[in-house]
Parts: sequence; C-alpha cells; structure tokens
Amino acid sequence: MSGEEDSFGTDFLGLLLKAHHDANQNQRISVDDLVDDCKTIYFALHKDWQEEARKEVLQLFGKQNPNPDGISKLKTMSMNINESLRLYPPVAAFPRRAEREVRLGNLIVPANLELVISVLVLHHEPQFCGPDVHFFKPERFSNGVAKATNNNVGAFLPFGLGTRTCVGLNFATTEAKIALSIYDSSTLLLHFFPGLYPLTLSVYYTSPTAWSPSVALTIVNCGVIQTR
Ligand code: HEM
Repeated sequence: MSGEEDSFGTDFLGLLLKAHHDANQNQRISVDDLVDDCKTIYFALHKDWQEEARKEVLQLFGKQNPNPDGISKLKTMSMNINESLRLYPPVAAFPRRAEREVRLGNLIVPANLELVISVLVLHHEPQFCGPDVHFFKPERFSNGVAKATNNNVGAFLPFGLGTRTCVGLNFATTEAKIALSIYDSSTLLLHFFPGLYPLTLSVYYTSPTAWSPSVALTIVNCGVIQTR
C-alpha cells in the first residue's frame, strides 16, 4: 500500500504479495487467489502421506540413487501420484469427433459432432470414487484402479484411454518417481516453477480447461516426499 513492493521479500508470501501488486493487470492476482494459494501451501500438504512415501523410499533405496528395480516397487508413491493425477489432472479434458452417427445409451451422437471428454469431471464424480471424491485419499488406489473407481477403469484417465493413450505415460511416471525419490517437494517446486506455481495453480482452479504446465505441478501439490 505504501509503494514499498520490494520490502515483501522473496519468500513464498512475498512473491504472492508482489503478484497481487503487479503493475500488469493481466498478471495481478486477487486477494482471494492469494488466500487460496496460502491455504494450498500451508494446509493442503499431506504430511502423513509424505511420511509414508518417504519411509518407502528409504526402505527401498537407503542413501543410494533410485534404481529401476526399486522404482517399480514404489507402491505408496504410485498411490500418491495416482491420487494427485485424479484430483488435479494436468490434461483436464480432451476432444473427440464422432466419425459416424453413434448411439451412446439414450443419446444419438450425429456424425462429425465434437465432444469434449472432461477428465476433471469424471475424476470428481462420486458415483465412481465415492462420497469422499474431493478429498486427497491415496488409499483408494491401494488395490488398483478398478477398486478405486468402483470397477469403472475408464473413469480414471489422466493419460487418456484406448488407442490414443499417452505415449509418455511410463516415461512421465518413472521420471516423477525418480524426482520425488531424490528431491523434497519444495525443492522440486522451486526447481521447476520458481514463483510460477501458485499463479498457475489458481488459473487451473478457476478455469478447469486452462493449460497447466506439467505433471510436476500436480504431483508437487501433494508434497509427497522430503529430502533424504
Ligand atoms: C503426467 C504427464 C502427462 C500427462 C498427464 C499426459 C496426458 C496425456 C493425455 C490425456 C493424452 C491423450 C490425449 C487424447 O486422447 O486426446 C496424451 C497423449 C500424448 N502424450 Fe501425454 N501426458 C503426459 C506426459 C507425456 C510425455 C512426457 C510425453 C512424451 C515423452 C507425452 C507424449 C504424448 C503423445 C505423443 C501423445 C499423443 C498420442 C497419440 O495421440 O497417439 N506425454 N497425453
């Protein structure tokens, strides 16, 4: 208010305050966004799951670098990643065009109609994931995707489904597991998104179809693991 923007400092809160006072109106964030981002960072990290995942990493790798054998055994971490991808799918929706007229239940879809498959909506549907659908509960994935989705595996599609499934699926998840085994979540966050993370996250929340830069954004949000 007194024009001393630089006195906000360079910590997380300082960066948010600076963004709130940004001279460029397009980049400015509202007080509501600012408060939401603080809540996300300070309250939404799941320390219990972070601790579990950390234990798992230490058990499998000790002080060594992650290896392929161990990576495939990171069950708790996989559950955390799946739950992060479920709540905050980086690809929030994808389009399809009906090649010919087709009946879908009661609906007749005419040829050439464009459909948007909303991953975000499917992932937040209580019919599939239960009444706790909006909560971060990695345990729902402890017995696989079918159990987590009430036997509707097609209701969990962070990487798409069928012939156009993401070709980077294994690469992306392996990379995330390696990164999360090595770095703590705040290091990862700063590594990939210095100052950008809270802003992109608020864009993502306000507009489910908005582009979100990377999976790390999603995964980091659950704060899976700390430095070993
Ligand atoms: C967590 C990270 C990622 C997510 C959530 C993701 C998600 C997706 C989704 C949902 C699709 C399907 C889109 C559709 O059906 O219209 C897709 C397709 C694709 N992804 Fe990914 N992706 C990720 C990482 C990557 C990486 C790392 C690569 C490359 C190394 C990659 C390469 C591709 C390609 C080439 C396609 C198109 C496949 C095709 O149309 O045949 N993705 N991705």
